[in-house]
Amino acid sequence: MNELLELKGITAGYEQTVVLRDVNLTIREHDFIGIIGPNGGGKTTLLKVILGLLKPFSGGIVYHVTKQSLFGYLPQNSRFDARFPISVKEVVLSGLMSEKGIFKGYTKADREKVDDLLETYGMGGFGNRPIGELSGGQMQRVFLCRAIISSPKILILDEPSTYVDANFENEFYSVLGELNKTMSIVMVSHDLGTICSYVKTIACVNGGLHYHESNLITPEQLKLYNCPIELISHGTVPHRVLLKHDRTIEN
Ligand SMILES: Nc1ncnc2c1ncn2[C@@H]1O[C@H](COP(=O)(O)OP(=O)(O)OP(=O)(O)O)[C@@H](O)[C@H]1O
Repeated sequence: MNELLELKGITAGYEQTVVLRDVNLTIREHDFIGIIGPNGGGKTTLLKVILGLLKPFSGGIVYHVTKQSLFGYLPQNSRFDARFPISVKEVVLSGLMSEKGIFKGYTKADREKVDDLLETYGMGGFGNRPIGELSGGQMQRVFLCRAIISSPKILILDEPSTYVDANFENEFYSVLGELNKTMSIVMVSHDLGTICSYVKTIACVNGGLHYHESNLITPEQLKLYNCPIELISHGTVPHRVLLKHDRTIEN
């Protein structure tokens, strides 16, 4: 598969604190990479480096494709205050902003694309509603529309299980399966059940990064990376999650 970008020997963190050390990762077309690891292990930091929001202390990113429309991003906590005066349609359109710049207007085709996306994701009747009036699950559908409207080559999701409501969960992951036919997906999750069911490969981030070419990862392997897990139950389905534990890097 064609390579889209490569992280090479990345060491990154904040001020004097090293969070990631000597991380290598290649993202290819059609990848679906699950990022797992303990709290504070550096998953979000890794996403920031991939997105170009955090400059590494050392190492570099090699882009094998143009950076235009490279990323769609669904952050962990994208909620709006109910008083925020912006409509659902405007939120989705804003996903085209980096492509167009602030000063170029949106075209009729852009607006039609918004309508199509909202329709596809069950939000057809909500286009003119203020975003703040939606439920958490509805908001996330809208943010997903915003993340994919530019047809990015890589869709990045930070902990979707924290905001996808139960009604939307199965549908959400089948939507991701469909999207994965045309874009690569990088998804952070604490939920190993979700990871093993939907992703193709796994990167365990705990200061360093261990990459697995499959979605099967044994508890023994996780322990080797200092990532202990526990079996918990949400509703009636028991599943494994990562325990809180110390990071492996000493600063
Ligand atoms: N802006 C920041 N300034 C300083 N330190 C930060 C900043 N953001 C994160 N950190 C620290 O960097 C470390 C890694 O944080 P990061 O958010 O990448 O971890 P994570 O694996 O995503 O954690 P979680 O699973 O809890 O979301 C943590 O110790 C955190 O406190």
